[in-house]
Amino acid sequence: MDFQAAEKKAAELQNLLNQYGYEYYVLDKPSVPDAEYDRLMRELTEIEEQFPELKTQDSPTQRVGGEILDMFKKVEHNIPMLSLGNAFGEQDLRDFDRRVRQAVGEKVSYVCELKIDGLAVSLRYEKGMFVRGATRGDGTIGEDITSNLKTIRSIPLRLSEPATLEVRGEAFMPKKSFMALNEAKQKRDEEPFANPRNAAAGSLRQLDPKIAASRNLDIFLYGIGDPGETGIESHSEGLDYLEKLGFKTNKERRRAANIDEVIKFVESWVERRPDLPYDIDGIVIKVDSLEQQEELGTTAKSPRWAIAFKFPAEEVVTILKAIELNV
Ligand SMILES: CC(C)(CNC(=O)c1ccc(Oc2ccccc2)cc1)c1ccc2c(N)nc(N)nc2n1
Repeated sequence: MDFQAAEKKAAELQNLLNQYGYEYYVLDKPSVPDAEYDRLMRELTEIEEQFPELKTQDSPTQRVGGEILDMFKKVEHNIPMLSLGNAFGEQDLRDFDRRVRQAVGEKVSYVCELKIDGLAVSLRYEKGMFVRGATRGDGTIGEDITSNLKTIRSIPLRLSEPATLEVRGEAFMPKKSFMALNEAKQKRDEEPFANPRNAAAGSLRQLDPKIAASRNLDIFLYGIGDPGETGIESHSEGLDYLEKLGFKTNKERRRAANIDEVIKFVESWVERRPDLPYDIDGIVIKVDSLEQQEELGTTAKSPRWAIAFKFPAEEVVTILKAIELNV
């Protein structure tokens, strides 16, 4: 095959594989069997071996990066990554709601989101291309873990439109992957991870991207660095915009017209929590209107328009289950 034909074929395969990857990892609705995906990936890999200049930054073959790093570079977040105040009971939620309504006066509606028990990360895209991923760090300075985040299949390497923005989300390890990883560790007489959050953090702190790639990590995005630039008016519209761009968001989110509906949603998740395929440590409640968020503003640490309801810690049964599996 001459270069012209190879260039055309490679572009076709990259688009096809990125589409199939999106359907499988983001929508969880694969449209082709794995064998077909693997065959196309092998075909693209061969062409890129023959013509290395065709290895584009967003080629699906570039997910599991090259060299082992000797350290992570420091990264300054353009927009700080703030933290959340906590609520531990119904009264805390009602106090939060009263403070909010006193400040913005009229009716307030909320968005409730699951609080995934993972690692907060920030993804930067320029003209639609994934250029950098970082840990939260102290909120202002994080660590550049781009090569490890590229191995998370649900992170798009190129967006559906050439947007330049920073998005925030939670990288995590699904419970099934956590159990399998600890079983494998036990078999190798290695120290198991205490919980999926530690396992996700430990995996993203690996200097060798091949190890991160083997850990079946996933991610849910929940925020846009500076929504102001997108003309979006509410947080829920912001999440819809993230989906339109090709990001994976958590579908268990719910709008609430008032704090009573928030409390009902929180109560429903206390018992539904064990049925989820990933750990959550609470529910995040956010004022939906961006105008009201602006009015409320943020302290140096956290927004006044959001709060995290924390569940009581689930006793650590995961290790015992893994040992049971072994027996
Ligand atoms: C709400 C926010 C704290 C993100 N927002 C920010 O980090 C943030 C950052 C600058 C902001 O405003 C500024 C802009 C420029 C300069 C200074 C502040 C506002 C919000 C947050 C934190 C953790 C979350 C979590 N674990 N799960 C879910 N589902 N949502 C979460 N949301």
